[in-house]
Amino acid sequence: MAAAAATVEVTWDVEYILWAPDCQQRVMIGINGRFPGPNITARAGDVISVTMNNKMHTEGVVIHWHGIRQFGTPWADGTASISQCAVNPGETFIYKFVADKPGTYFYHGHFGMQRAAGLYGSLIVLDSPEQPEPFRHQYDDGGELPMMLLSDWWHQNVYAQAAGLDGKDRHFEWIGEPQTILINGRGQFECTLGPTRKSFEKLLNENVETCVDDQKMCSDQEKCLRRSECGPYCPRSQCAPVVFNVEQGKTYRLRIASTTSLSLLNVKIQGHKMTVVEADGNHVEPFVVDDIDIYSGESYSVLLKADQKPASYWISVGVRGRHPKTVPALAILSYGNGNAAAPSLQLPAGEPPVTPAWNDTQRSKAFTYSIRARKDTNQPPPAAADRQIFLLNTQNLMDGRYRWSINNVSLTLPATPYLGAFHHGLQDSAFDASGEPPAAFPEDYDVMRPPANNATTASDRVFRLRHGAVVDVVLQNANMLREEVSETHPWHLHGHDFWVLGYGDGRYDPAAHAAGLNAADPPLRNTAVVFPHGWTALRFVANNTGAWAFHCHIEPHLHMGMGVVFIEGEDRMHELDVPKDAMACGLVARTAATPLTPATPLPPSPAPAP
Ligand SMILES: O=C1O[C@H]([C@@H](O)CO)C(O)=C1O
Repeated sequence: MAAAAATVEVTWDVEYILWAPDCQQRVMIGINGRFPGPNITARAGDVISVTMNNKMHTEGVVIHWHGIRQFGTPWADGTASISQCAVNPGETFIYKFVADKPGTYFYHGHFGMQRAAGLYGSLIVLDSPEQPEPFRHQYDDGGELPMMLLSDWWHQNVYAQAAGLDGKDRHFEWIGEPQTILINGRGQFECTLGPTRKSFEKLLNENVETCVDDQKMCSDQEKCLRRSECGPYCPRSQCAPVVFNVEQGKTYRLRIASTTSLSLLNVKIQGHKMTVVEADGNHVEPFVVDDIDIYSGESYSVLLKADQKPASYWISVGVRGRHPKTVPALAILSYGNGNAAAPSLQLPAGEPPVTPAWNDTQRSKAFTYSIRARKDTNQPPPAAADRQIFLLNTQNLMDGRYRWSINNVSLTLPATPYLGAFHHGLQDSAFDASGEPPAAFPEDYDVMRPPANNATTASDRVFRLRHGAVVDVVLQNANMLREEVSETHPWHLHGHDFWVLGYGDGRYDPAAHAAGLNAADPPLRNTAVVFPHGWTALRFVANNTGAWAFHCHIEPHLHMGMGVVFIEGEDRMHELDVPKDAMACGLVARTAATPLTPATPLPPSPAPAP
């Protein structure tokens, strides 16, 4: 019998906190006094209601529920200037939405660079009788390990980072590589490897009882401070290594998600293989790997069989895709001796496994290309698209500032959120509605060379999609300003999953590549990577009325304009029940506005697709 949907209700205070995620104390954005924010667990179909109090004194805030599609509640997507107004200091906003699909998700700030300041946490949606997960019988009862949420951390605060990125000419400062990779918000800055192996062991054993479970925080901060070794401040509970406890012979489900600002990561568990079964809340045809690549914005579930001899094993999380200057993060997989009853945890024997070379792009491609929709639950895409949009990704200069551009247009966001503008019929004055951004780039653009014309423009124009339209997007990567460099970019779409129809090297050529795209079993995802100097082809159905961001999930790149906005079903916007609080800024606040009645009727919608 179907279980009745429940409401998962929480109240959060978002505030500045002093925290030592890698044993060095800094200011972060925390929730209810801690970092990372509290885990949310709901069942598919449940309503999640988060009462968010902005207790920060000097900045607004919004929270995005990454991977939740927000059908009917686009105002709860948590994107400042797109789906809502930033919530002012001292104010409260209630996010209320349906956990629409089982899977592995997370939440994070989506205003300025607040994600990089630590505003994130995990969101797990369990399966339900209506939406069962086909791989559920493949792991043991009680075999859900705590989720592994990966992130990266800089000692420079985000305000300095943002100011550096915005700097003109010589004042531009790139954020550089992170100081520490964090696992569930914990890392050990320069404290983990080689001669400091001892300090890792110490951190592990002195904290294992109070701090292994990330729900239980060490309350004895003073004690921690006195015993500091790794830096000026060392509340050890906050940077204790993470331990995953298993029992020999059992099979587990490990959820892994990445909310990094920048880093592309690889997870490898000493002596164990993993079977990939879920990606971004969608079923994947199971495949076995020694290690797993994960880009910012992505999530996976893997099955892990504890089939080795009882001992401790290293988990390494290393940087891929960019020349690493950050030591790999380490955690421990422990067979039964990591519980409170055991006196201490042994460090695993031998050295941590080495993750694949950062520049072995062929290996990354092989991993990504092998992800296919699960055969027995596959929902293939509609056969043809109504619209094609080509998005060329380039690094440019604009008035002496570094920017990222899409078809030579760098995204800037308006003061009035797009959703509010359309809901109230103010779109013609709230942003540049005189046209759409370009949907293609010149025939002769050479993606292997730095841009011939590196001057770009900024714009807040949007793509306006008819409700139900089938949309193809080809992400085209290109060379950066520097010769012979092109970086990997993970693109995330709000409000949807898309089918990943294919990838390729060089420039996408419809005549040569369209026929070879995968229409049979492309994976559904909400984030897809575009490899250096390559392309990625996606398809989605614009069946979700709202205003949706589509952007590079690398935080500084979005800050530098690397994204576009899709407006869907503008003729239906007036039907939405948008809370007043969501739009109390910009033109909506200043105009005695009435909800939109469609001025120019749009053509009828085609039959809905999945
Ligand atoms: O946007 C970026 O800027 C730097 C570099 O190109 C300029 O320092 C980098 O690696 C980026 O991804």
